[in-house]
Order: sequence, then structure tokens, then C-alpha cells
Amino acid sequence: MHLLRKFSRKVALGISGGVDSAVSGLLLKQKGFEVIGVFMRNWDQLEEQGYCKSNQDEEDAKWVCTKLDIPFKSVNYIKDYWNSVFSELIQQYINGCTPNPDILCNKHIKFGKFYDYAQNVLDCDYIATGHYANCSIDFMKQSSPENRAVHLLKAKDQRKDQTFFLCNISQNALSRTIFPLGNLTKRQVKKIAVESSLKRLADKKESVGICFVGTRSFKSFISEYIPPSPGCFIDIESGKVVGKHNGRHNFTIGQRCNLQGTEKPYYVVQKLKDSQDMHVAMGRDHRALFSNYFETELAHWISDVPRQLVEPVSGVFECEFRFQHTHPLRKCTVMRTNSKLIVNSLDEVSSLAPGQYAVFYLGDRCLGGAVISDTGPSNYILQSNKIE
Ligand SMILES: Nc1ncnc2c1ncn2[C@@H]1O[C@H](COP(=O)(O)OP(=O)(O)OP(=O)(O)O)[C@@H](O)[C@H]1O
Repeated sequence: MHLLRKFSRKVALGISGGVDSAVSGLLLKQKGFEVIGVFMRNWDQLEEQGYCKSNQDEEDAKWVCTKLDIPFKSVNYIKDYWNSVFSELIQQYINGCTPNPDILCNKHIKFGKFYDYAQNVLDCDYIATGHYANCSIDFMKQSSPENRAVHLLKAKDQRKDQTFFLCNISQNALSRTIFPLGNLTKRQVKKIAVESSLKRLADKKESVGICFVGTRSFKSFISEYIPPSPGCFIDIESGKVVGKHNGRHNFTIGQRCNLQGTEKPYYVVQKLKDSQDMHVAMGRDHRALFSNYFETELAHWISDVPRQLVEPVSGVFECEFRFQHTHPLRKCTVMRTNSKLIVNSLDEVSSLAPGQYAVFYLGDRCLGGAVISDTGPSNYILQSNKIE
């Protein structure tokens, strides 16, 4: 039994009802894998009175499996999603932070619960998803695992690369993961769909933003979970109150405040500790939005911990980072103490927010990510000598 399993190529594929996972299934089948399609239900439709389109997505996922002639399974992770993703999200907003639900979902649900289910219930050798990313071991080409750590690598299509969202997945799961689209562009994926029986999905609207928010504004969605908590907008230069708001969870750093009758638009530059008040500054280019320095919690490293950051020695590790998926990578140095990382960006960056993830890269490798805990003094504070 053990020997048989070693040479089998059974894979559980996350099927979302979109074109990427559908084409992933097609490619896996063409390579001779035994594929099982699994749809994950993560959000409770009933509570949201039809705002989330997961029923339609499940129907589409089923349709894909029929077209590919593979078994279809639906798993319910609503409770897990609520406990390990959504509650954390709400708590972070209440604390004045800017969380990232996609990173949490990948860690706990797709590469956590789903990986466990594939291994322990479906008895699969691998999991697969339609993420644009690569693994240093490619199970599409080789069948047996290696005895060294597996690295997470950027996708060939740099504009679609999704490694940012995968920065917190475990080595365990990654070493059994296939990303069939890692070396394809989105255009190639759509072409494959059009030329196959999956044509219908090529033009399906892509999911953007947070799935469970649906078509409503984020403000109206979040107000169902966090009560209003009024506070003031305080001009960082004059110290004067220039407006009021209904809750800092509705704002992130760098967001426009929409105050009437001001010379230039105001932007949020800092959420104050121990109150609902926020510092704001005039103009998108205000120095208070920019800094070169921030601190993070200790990082999750996907494969090896960088040599310079291994305890107890603390050297200086040079790499690149981004804190938003669409941002270009920037050079930085990283040092560590017992409880945090200290990051210095070579170029100044705008609108860093606590709660966001700093994701670190070395060449093509996504090394891992860490939650930003303190954004440090802005360049305005440093230049105007306002540090107490
Ligand atoms: N509800 C779900 N059930 C099963 N797998 C999912 C689900 N949502 C996402 N996935 C998996 O995670 C991958 C990435 O999801 P994401 O939402 O970022 O991608 P996408 O580009 O919209 O993908 P797709 O075109 O397949 O919907 C999907 O390709 C799929 O393999």
C-alpha cells in the first residue's frame, strides 16, 4: 500500500468556478494526474442575503468538474473561516490596523484546512490551486519529493504574481503543492480555456476585492460588525480639529478623508493610540505619509530563516520587500531583536499601515512575510524634529 501510494499522482484541486482553477484542472489531467475538484464554501450566504455570489460559483465549479470529467466535492469551512480569518479581521480593524484577509485565508483555509482534508480524507499526494506562483519543486515534471526545503517562487507573469498572498503558508503544505499556472500568462490561460470545453469561463468576471463584501461599499459592510466609534480628524501641522468621523476602522493610512471646504484634500497619516482620533495631512505628497523605517512582528519564513537573522546572532539581511500586492519591490535591510524585525527601506515608502504584511523577496524567491507592528516616525516628524 505504501509503495503504491508513493508512485500515485492523485491531486486535490481547489476549484473556485473561475477560469484559473478550471484551466489548472485541464493541465493536470493532460499530465496524467488523477484530479479531484474541491469547492470550498467559506462564507455564510444566508447571513448576507444574497450579497455573496458563492452559490453561482459552486454551480460553476460543479460544471467545470463535469466538463473535465473529474469528481466534485464541496467542503464547508464557514466556521473555520469565521474563527481564523473573519474574527481576526474584525479585531484588527477595531485595534486601528489594516489586516489582509487573503493572506489569512491562504494560511488557515486553502493551505491549512484544505491541505489537511486532501491529505487525510481524500488521501491525495498533492494539492493544487490556480494561483500565479511557482514552487522550486515542480511536480508536473517530477514525481518524488526532495529532501530539502521547497521555495516559493514568483510567477512568470509578474503582473499576475500572487506570491504576496501566499507569504504565510507552511513549508509542509508548499512541499506538496502544485501551481499549474506558474509559467503561464493570464492571456495564455484564457486562450487555453477558449480553445477547450471551458470557453464559457474565459469571459467570466474576475473576483476583485474581498469576496464576502460583494458589491456593497466596504463601509456599509463593516458597519454591520463594528459599531460606530466617533473621533476627530486632527491636522498634524496645526494640531487643530478639522473634522469628525464615525470610526477609524473605515479608514486606512493614505486614505482621503473627504472633508468639505479645505484648500487641498486631507489624507489620514496616523491613527492615534488610545483614542479614535486620527492625524491628517493636506495633499497626497505630504511628508507625514512617507517613511523609510518600520517594525514588524517576527516573520514567517517559508523555507529557511535567512542566515543573518538566525538567533542569537543578529546581522543585517539585505533583500527586497513590498507591503501591497501591486507595489513594486523595494530594497531594504532587515535586522532582528528577540521579538521583532526592524526594516529600513532604501527608498521612502508612502502610506505604511500597521497590520499590513511586509513580504520579503530575494531574487525570484518569496521568503515569507511579517505583520507590520509599528510604522515608526514619518519623514515629516523626523524633519521637523517633533519626536518627543
Ligand atoms: N471557493 C473556492 N473553492 C476552492 N478553491 C478556491 C476557492 N477560491 C479560490 N480557490 C483556489 O485558489 C486559487 C486562487 O484564488 P483567487 O480567488 O485568488 O483566484 P482567481 O484568480 O479568481 O482564480 P479563479 O479564476 O480560479 O477563480 C483559485 O484558482 C482556486 O484554485
